[in-house]
Amino acid sequence: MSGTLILVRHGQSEWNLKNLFTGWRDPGLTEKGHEEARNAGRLLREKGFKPDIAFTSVLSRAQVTCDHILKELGQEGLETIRDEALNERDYGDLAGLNKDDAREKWGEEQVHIWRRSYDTPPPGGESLKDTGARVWPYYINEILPRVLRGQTVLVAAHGNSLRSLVMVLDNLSGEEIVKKEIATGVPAIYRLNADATVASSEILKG
Ligand SMILES: O=C(O)[C@@H](CO)OP(=O)(O)O
Repeated sequence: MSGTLILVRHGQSEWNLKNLFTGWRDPGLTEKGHEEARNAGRLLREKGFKPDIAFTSVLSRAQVTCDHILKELGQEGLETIRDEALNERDYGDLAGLNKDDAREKWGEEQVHIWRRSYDTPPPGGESLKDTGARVWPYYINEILPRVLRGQTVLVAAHGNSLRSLVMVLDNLSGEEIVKKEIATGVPAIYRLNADATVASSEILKG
């Protein structure tokens, strides 16, 4: 067995609360979101995790989540790499629109396809497949080598950038990924084998 990958979606954002498509827009966390992020850090601390490095996106909700986690772990100032490759899926023309208004305008089914399908992009935005086409190479080149060297690597990112990663790690089909939801502030722990396959995975709840 090699190292450990810790994946965490940011805590609830202002736009999650307002039910707005967010994508690459940059709202902050709500008070609940800050608390979810701190709680993720506490759960990791209770289980004795001690990351060697952290990765996050260039969006503040993921960065602040990462900061809260590191603070709870007593690891403020840990080397943290921020990269656009880990950003949320670009929601294109939907960004800033209310999700219920979108369902009224385009229908429940169409909006669900845009939000959860593998390869249908929202207008002017990225499909999950497009998102994976930047997340996966970044994972392979920057994150995985560290895990294979035995490090514990924290990744604080977004619902869909993490869905695209988990799709490959969990070997999910294009149909299975439609049902996959990633909760805010809930760490997922992946222990990898030396050949980069998943030895075990667990969700930390509490
Ligand atoms: O708005 C977004 O960017 C994402 C994540 O909050 O929403 P969805 O659940 O539609 O993927």
